[in-house]
Amino acid sequence: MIAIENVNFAIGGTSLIQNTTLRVAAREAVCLCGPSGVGKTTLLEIAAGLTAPDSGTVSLDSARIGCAFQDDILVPWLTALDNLLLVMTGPLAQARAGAGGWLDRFGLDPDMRPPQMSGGMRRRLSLARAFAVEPEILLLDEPFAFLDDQWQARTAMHVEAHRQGGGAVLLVSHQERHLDAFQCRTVFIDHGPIKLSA
Ligand SMILES: Nc1ncnc2c1ncn2[C@@H]1O[C@H](COP(=O)(O)OP(=O)(O)OP(=O)(O)O)[C@@H](O)[C@H]1O
Repeated sequence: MIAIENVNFAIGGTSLIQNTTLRVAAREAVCLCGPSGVGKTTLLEIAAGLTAPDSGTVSLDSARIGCAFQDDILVPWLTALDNLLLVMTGPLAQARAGAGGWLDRFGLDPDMRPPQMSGGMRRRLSLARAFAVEPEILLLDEPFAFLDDQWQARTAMHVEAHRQGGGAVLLVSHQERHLDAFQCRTVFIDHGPIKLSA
C-alpha cells in the first residue's frame, strides 16, 4: 500500500536517507522510532509526497490519505468543524455528519477555533481531520505528543481500528510504550543516515 523504494535524500550536502526501502501493507501499522533529528519526519514527508527524494520512488496505492504532522497546520480563523470540512469531499450534509462524529470521538467542540484550544486539543483536531477523510493510508507524526493518557489510549484505539479495517499506517513516535496498544511493526533507527530495508 505504501512502497518507498531505494530512496536517497540529502540536506545541505549531508546525507539523511540512504538507499532506503520501506513497505507498509494493507492491514499493517509501521512505527519509526529513533533519536531526534535522524530524519524520521523527513521520511514521512517523502511518503506523503510533501518532500521529493533526490532519487528513488514512492508509490501509494490509494489517493485517500489522512495526515497529521507535528505542526498541526490548522486554519486559525475557522471553527473546528470548518477545519475538517475544508479537506472533506462529497455531499455537505454527509461531510458535516462525518466531521461531527470525528470531533465528538476526539472530544472537541465543533464551534471552537484553534487559537482558543490547548496544544492537546489542537493535536486532537489534527488527528480528527486525518481520520475524517476516511483514509486508506494514515501518515502520523508523533500522534501521541501533547495528549494525556486517556487521549493517547483513545488515539491508539482509532489507529488500531483503522488497521483492522484494512488500512495502512506509517507513524513516527518517541513513545514506545503506546506501541503495545495496537498491532505494530516497529522499525528502530539507531543513528543516521537512515538506511532501511524493511
Ligand atoms: N527544510 C529543512 N531545511 C534544512 N534542514 C532541515 C529541513 N528539514 C529538516 N532538516 C534537518 O534534517 C534533519 C532531520 O530532521 P527530521 O525532522 O526529519 O528529524 P526527526 O528524526 O523527525 O526529528 P524529531 O524526532 O526531533 O522530530 C534535522 O537535522 C533537521 O534539522
